[in-house]
Amino acid sequence: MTKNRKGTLFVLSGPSGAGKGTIRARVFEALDGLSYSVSCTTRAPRDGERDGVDYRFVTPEDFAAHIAAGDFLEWADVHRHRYGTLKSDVEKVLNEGKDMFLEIDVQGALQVKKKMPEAVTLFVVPPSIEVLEKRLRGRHTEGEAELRLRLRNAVEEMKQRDRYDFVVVNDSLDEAVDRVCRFVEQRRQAL
Ligand SMILES: Nc1ncnc2c1ncn2[C@@H]1O[C@H](COP(=O)(O)OP(=O)(O)OP(=O)(O)O)[C@@H](O)[C@H]1O
Ligand SMILES: Nc1nc2c(ncn2[C@@H]2O[C@H](COP(=O)(O)O)[C@@H](O)[C@H]2O)c(=O)[nH]1
Repeated sequence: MTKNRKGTLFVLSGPSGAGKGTIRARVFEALDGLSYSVSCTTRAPRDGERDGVDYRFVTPEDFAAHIAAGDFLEWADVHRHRYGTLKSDVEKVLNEGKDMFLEIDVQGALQVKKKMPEAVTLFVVPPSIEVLEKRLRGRHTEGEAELRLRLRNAVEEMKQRDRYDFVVVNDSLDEAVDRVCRFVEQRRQAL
């Protein structure tokens, strides 16, 4: 539905492997009218990932050119790669009165909240670091060194959870999805 007001920006964040992508996909199945911002990244595509759908896969030079041009709403160095959200994508969707989800790391989420205090931030917490490790290993997307780095970073990222508007523990997936859906619906109805 198109509205006269601007859309709401929901920022889903949390450590790698916490379940952001899994929860986001389920929330998009359950709720209507949500758009997703496809980030730019310098990391290589994983098997099955599609350019322009999962990410915009760009060279380090192209990423640097976007930074220089001021194209990013936020960007960060995450686990030795660069990731960023294009300002133009977000502005277009919000100006159409549609609600949008970003799925980004903690540094990026805090940058967005600083620039756009009206953005709604959500933090996905794994039940424990042990469970996070098991899930990351089960995903089979990272080598050992990359996986260790992501787990080390997770410990630091978890310390920022109190800076978010909403925190959800992703133990039972169904329950986590239900809680996020209810929170998003409440925030949409409050406007
Ligand atoms: N509640 C859950 N119970 C069991 N497995 C889960 C649960 N939530 C997610 N997973 C699994 O954990 C793995 C990590 O989830 P996912 O890829 O969604 O994490 P992510 O936070 O998006 O990671 P990244 O930030 O690296 O993109 C996936 O294999 C997913 O299927
Ligand atoms: N600051 C940003 N972080 C982003 C963005 N897009 C994704 N991410 C986060 O990076 C890590 C690693 O992602 P992966 O796909 O390599 O597993 C994860 O936490 C993502 O949420 C972005 O545009 N900006």
